[in-house]
Amino acid sequence: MKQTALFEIAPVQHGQNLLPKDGSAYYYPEWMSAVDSTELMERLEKSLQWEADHLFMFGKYVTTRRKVAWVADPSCTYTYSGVKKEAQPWIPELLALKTQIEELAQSEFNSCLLNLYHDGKDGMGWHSDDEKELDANSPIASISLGATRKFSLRHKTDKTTVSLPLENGSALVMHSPTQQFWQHALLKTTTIHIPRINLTFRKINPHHERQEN
Ligand SMILES: O=C(O)CCC(=O)C(=O)O
Ligand SMILES: [Fe+2]
Repeated sequence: MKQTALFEIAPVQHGQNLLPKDGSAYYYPEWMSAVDSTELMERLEKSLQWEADHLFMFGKYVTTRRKVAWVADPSCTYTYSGVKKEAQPWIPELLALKTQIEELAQSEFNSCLLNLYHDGKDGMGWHSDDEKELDANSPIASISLGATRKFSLRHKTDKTTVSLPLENGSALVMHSPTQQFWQHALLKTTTIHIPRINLTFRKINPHHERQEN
């Protein structure tokens, strides 16, 4: 482990593309060591402010059991399912991770959305990460900590579905134009009783003019 690095990252990155067409998603199991993943998860749970997400669904606001934290450069604003999010400042652990995931994804990020799933009863329905504030050419890099959960990608038109378990310490990099053609979901399950934190590093266009309606 380099002295400057907070977390030990696997030196050789053997990514495997999961998608047959219209984008690419590379999975890197054991991207972080299990010890580092566990320690990072504990630190993130303690250091960040977690709140319920409020989604606008079927004409009304729904409060999620899943908790979210959004961390970003001060120039970023982000609207997620119709709700404007206030960013928290970067903490050293996340900045260190950002540098490392930027190297893996070969791209720069200015924000990170974190989701805390308490157990299998928390999940995330089908969606694409295609909010208008996001740079559509930028990859989205996802890191998973804690419980292994099933993640699925489904093609928007022919409904081809690819599923895989996202393991503790793994990274998944979805490259453009994946969000345009595929949706993804973290389906609920009754068999998992331990928590998971997922981090998605994203690039927001800082000077995006939001259209109010
Ligand atoms: O928890 C996951 O693996 C997926 C999270 C996700 O899709 C999102 O934050 O947009
Ligand atoms: Fe997503």
